[in-house]
Amino acid sequence: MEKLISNWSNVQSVPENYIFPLETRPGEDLNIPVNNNIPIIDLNEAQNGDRDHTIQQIIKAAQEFGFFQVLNHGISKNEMKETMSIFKEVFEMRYEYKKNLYLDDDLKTCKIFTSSLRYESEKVHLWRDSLRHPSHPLEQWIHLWPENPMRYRECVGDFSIKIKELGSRILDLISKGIGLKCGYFENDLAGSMITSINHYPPCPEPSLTLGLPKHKDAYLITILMQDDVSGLQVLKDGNWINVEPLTHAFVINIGHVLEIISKGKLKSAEHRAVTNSTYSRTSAAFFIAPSDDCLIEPAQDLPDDNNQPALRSFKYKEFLKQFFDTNGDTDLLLKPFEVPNN
Ligand SMILES: O=C(O)CCC(=O)C(=O)O
Ligand SMILES: [Fe+2]
Repeated sequence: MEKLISNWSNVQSVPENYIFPLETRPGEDLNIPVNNNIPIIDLNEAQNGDRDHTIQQIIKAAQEFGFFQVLNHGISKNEMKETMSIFKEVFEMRYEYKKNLYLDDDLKTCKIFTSSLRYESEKVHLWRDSLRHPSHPLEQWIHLWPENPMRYRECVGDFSIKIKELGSRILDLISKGIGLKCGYFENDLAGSMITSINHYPPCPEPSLTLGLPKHKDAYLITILMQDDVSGLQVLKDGNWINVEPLTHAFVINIGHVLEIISKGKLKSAEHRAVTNSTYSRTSAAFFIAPSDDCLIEPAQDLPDDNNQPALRSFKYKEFLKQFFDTNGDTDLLLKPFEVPNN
């Protein structure tokens, strides 16, 4: 419990084991110009206007950035505000409430932890605390969620249903856009959702450490709700660009599994979270993912791309294990699934 950064008081400097090597730390240049911001897409148009135009915008954004923000997505400002405030409360809770969720047990499906799930073996710790739990199918998991804050289950439960629906709508637009049949991502392929709430307390030396290091998400798509503090950065053509918080928007990004299924047509971009010395920041990531036993393969209906390795089909849980074993290393990750070309 004392490892949770949100429990520390009066932190004057970053401890040695939180300092990233020079080549991966953010450095002094934290305020990157935002003139190359990620696309913002109005989903109202898909509902009431030109659906094909929205599809084109999404595919272009997913190819160029791997990231976009959506507005008019059907989830109200109030619901977003209330859910975000409950997420923030989790990390402000009294010791005895947090303690129930803090267990040194990898198998616990709902847990508060600090840094990554590999705290003991990681070289450098991350400046973040996290609460993580599955959230779809809801009835399978909700009884394991936190009982405090009091409204957590009710509010986050309702919100999760809406987020999952939004995810299905976006996946539908994507499947149409890349030439897959309608409903391609229904059922097992989008059979689970993990909620991961990140809390980054103020950091006395933000240039030395990271909330989350450079990574791709190991899922289909991520729907991310940010508070009003910036910190998310996306790697684009070798430069980090800020994803500025936009009121009432969700950030959507393409996960590694969707990159594989789309035969590289859609790009899963690397991203990271930086910290700052003034404000704490909270973000909630909803990862839409296949069920554990679901078979993943590059979509047979799509034309081959010669720059992509040919892959055999594999179970999603094999992919996840490989993802964690290789630390998401892009070069090593797909090796066991490659089909030798002869
Ligand atoms: O905090 C953020 O904005 C990024 C979160 C993220 O990338 C993740 O949880 O995978
Ligand atoms: Fe991520």
